[in-house]
Amino acid sequence: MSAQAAEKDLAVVIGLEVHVQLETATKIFCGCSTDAADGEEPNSRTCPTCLGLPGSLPVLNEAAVEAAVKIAKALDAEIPERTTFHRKNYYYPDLPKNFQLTQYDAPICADGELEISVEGMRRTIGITRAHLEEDPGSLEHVGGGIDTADYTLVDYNRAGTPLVEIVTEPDFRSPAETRAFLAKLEEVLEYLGVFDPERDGSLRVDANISMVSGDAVAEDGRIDERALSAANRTEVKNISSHKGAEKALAYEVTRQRNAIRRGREIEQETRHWDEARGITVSMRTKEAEKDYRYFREADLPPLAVSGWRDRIPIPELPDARRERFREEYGLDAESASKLTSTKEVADFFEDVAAEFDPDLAATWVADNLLGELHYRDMEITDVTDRLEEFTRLIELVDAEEVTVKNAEEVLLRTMLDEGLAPDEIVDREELGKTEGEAVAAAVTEAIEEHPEAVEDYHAGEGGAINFLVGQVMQKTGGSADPGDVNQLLRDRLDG
Ligand SMILES: Nc1ncnc2c1ncn2[C@@H]1O[C@H](COP(=O)(O)OP(=O)(O)OP(=O)(O)O)[C@@H](O)[C@H]1O
Ligand SMILES: [Mg+2]
Ligand SMILES: [Mg+2]
Repeated sequence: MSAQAAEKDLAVVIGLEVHVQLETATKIFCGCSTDAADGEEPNSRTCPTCLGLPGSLPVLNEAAVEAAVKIAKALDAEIPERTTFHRKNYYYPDLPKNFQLTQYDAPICADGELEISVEGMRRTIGITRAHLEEDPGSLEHVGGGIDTADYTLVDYNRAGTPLVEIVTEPDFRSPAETRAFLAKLEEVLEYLGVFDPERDGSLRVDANISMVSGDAVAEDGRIDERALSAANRTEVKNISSHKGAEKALAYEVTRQRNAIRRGREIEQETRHWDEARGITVSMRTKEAEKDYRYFREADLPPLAVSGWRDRIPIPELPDARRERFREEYGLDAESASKLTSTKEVADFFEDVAAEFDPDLAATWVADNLLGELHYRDMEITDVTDRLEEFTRLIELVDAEEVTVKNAEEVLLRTMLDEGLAPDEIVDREELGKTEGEAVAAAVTEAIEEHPEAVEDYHAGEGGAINFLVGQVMQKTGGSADPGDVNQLLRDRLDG
């Protein structure tokens, strides 16, 4: 096969290892706070256990195990009878003990899946396993990047933060698929309430990528096992966003294709994603598993965990909820998707929909409220405790006590900007619909002030009535109902 033909037939193979920081109050093996990442004094959130001092002993955090069980259930995975912990030995300054407490042959979660949709195509990504482990400390490279710094500082505040590492099968066929997967995974984790996406570094990805011959791809998209293990893969580290994953992998695809075109071997190695430069840089040859000298952590007994599955409930997940919203409330795909973007939005919508017609509730939550919140850089969680006020607003519109226009442009905006309740704003801004008399007076005025428009109207010019409606609306400060005004004008002009 010529080099060119080989290049043309290459298939991209990608598998991800996703590290998720679990949102627990304390660390996984000690009682230190996990607030560490948020600007605390370096090394202030530490104790003998997370510093790995001699004689200290780990105690497993129940909340971290519960979070992992929720993740296993959401990924439709198996939870074993017993789960155990191992030491993974390596020497690097982010690990004070020179080993990381992690799981090896009995992880808490195995054999799951997550469905994604890319450009309308549904794909199922296999989840090989997910295991609990401790986050290492963080390094600050001073005076340059990881490969050029003058010196490096270490902060162990992060050391011991609970992580779940989710390892996928090498099922991705393109960088775009990894982005869709990470977005979907993050959505699920947020619904489960085990993860805070706002936290710096709460989701970190290692992306493994190789090229195999197109012949190795079976009909169903699976790749021949032998081709997989024969292919040299690179593992790209330091990816911290969905977009970052897509970009780093797109770079790697090009780099590997070019190398193969020039007849060069792909090295099996670990590479570093340099976000600023938009390139990956070689760091070291990839460790083999035997390098880690895994052995059982004798200080942590095996945990009988299979019974936890029934004890720990999980909420309805985003896909199921979207589907139910369409059926139960008759929403279109777009509204259903907007209204399930986070669990909090979906809960808020359902509370509103319990009081009103679902269409009305959907318009007010999906279009008006979310739009105004977005414009102000606010979240639904900023208004969840104002549900009652928001329903009062819709009630005012529904009872035709204020016009839709005023409710949207004055009421809602003032509620958000000034934190006032709807009735207070109605009083202050005199938004109550203009009484019949005031509207009638404005109609008379408009007719008297614009004889030319009246003439045009009688001559059959369609635009004239709209002009007059506009005049009346202006005189009443927008508080009259345009449909009513239109009818009033016609009655007067025709009569
Ligand atoms: N040929 C391949 N091309 C691309 N990805 C692959 C290939 N073979 C395996 N992978 C992926 O590599 C990842 C292996 O992750 P795993 O954590 O099991 O091992 P590791 O990377 O060797 O260990 P470590 O946790 O120390 O990085 C999986 O996501 C898997 O899908
Ligand atoms: Mg791994
Ligand atoms: Mg790896």
